[in-house]
Amino acid sequence: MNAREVALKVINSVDIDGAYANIALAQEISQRDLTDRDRRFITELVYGTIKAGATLDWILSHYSSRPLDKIHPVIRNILRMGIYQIFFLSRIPVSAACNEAVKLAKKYGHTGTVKFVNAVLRSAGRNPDKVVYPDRERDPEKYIALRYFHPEWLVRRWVARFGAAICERLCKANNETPPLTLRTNTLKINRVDLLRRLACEGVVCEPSAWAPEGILCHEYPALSKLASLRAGLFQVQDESSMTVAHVLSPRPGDFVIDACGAPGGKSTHIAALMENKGKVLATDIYEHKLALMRDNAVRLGISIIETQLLDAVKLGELYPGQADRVLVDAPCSGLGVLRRKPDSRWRKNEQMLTDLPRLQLAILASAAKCLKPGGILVYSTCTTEPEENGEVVKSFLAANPEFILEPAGRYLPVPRQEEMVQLWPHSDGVDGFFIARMVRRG
Ligand SMILES: C[S@@+](CC[C@H](N)C(=O)[O-])C[C@H]1O[C@@H](n2cnc3c(N)ncnc32)[C@H](O)[C@@H]1O
Repeated sequence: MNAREVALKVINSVDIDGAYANIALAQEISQRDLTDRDRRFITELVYGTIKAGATLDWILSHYSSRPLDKIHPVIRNILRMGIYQIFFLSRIPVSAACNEAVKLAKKYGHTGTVKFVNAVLRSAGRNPDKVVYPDRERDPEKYIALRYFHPEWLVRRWVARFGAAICERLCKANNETPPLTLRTNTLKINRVDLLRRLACEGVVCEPSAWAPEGILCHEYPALSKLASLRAGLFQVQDESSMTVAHVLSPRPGDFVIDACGAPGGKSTHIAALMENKGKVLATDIYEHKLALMRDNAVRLGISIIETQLLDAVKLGELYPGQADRVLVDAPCSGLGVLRRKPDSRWRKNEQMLTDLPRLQLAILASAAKCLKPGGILVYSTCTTEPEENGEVVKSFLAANPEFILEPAGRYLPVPRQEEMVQLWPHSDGVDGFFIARMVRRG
């Protein structure tokens, strides 16, 4: 199977079977002995074609004589992949994109579909200017949605909130590939030594400006090939996610509850900040995710994390008044991390912003009961939407006057003025994240 066929297989499993793109891609890649070049090309094709899905269909509709929903899904995906190469991968010659799509159509279609694929893609290659987008001034939402590969409902929200220019910057940032970021496992090594070690393993990397343990990797071999990963010298984690444990500021010997803990990026960070002394109780509703956290803790040399399969809404009844610190890294719409997973933007809907705040508030209210007087409560999400962030915190504070909001920005490794911190891909260059810190009156 050549690279394009592998990519098509992954795209089909996402589009037709509802698989998650990152998981389906990792499975296909791990089964094959691929060169780094092929691995990168497959990733680019899969992520690009999925991310640009609605725009590719818009473009296709200018060239296809048949309505897209009447085309067999596999053939439609061959066309989408071809259009993606012709319009968005300028280094690929149009002839190569067409010829390779035709070869795939021969394998997965019949004579009629081969002719159809050939005609559509050659016409698109010959006459790319035929595509007309909505007018930017008259219909900015539709224009941004199509130009920047975002669902229209989300663009409507952001345009209403920030105006078209900022919305455009945000959508653009969501399409950029973020660098791989690592958190130094300070229980085993310091950042300077890890940077040296990674360089010896062929990683082009630099320190992060956001977190003292953070490392940005710009070029790197397959992670599984790195001895430093197996030795537990680092954890993969985004920079903004790394700031959360600093805002929680746990101390060695503390009892910390991480209410929505799996797969453990923050729990393991908290344990490292505690120098592996004290106890971190990490709860989650998925056992398989907790198992991942336990494996990770072993790899990182952490012994103070205890996991418990639990609906965090019940935490308050089980551990009332016992914890020094509580983190609620709540389940959320994930609208701050769209740049991480190409298919995620197409899996979201506006209803989530009505449903999730109820669960978020219920978890926050229950987990907060676990705190000792004087204890610290941190609420975080990887979303950008006020309903899931500031409004949840405000509702919680209104119903729980024994909690006081503290300026979370002051506790960031690089302090900021904000009371409640909102990080953004377009202005901060990191995943979108929200962090609020509260203290229970002593
Ligand atoms: C944002 S993720 C947490 C990420 C984690 N803190 C980390 O840093 O790796 C939210 C987690 O909440 C879990 N979750 C969802 N509903 C829950 C509930 N009612 N009780 C406990 N955990 C829940 C999900 O399974 C998911 O693992």
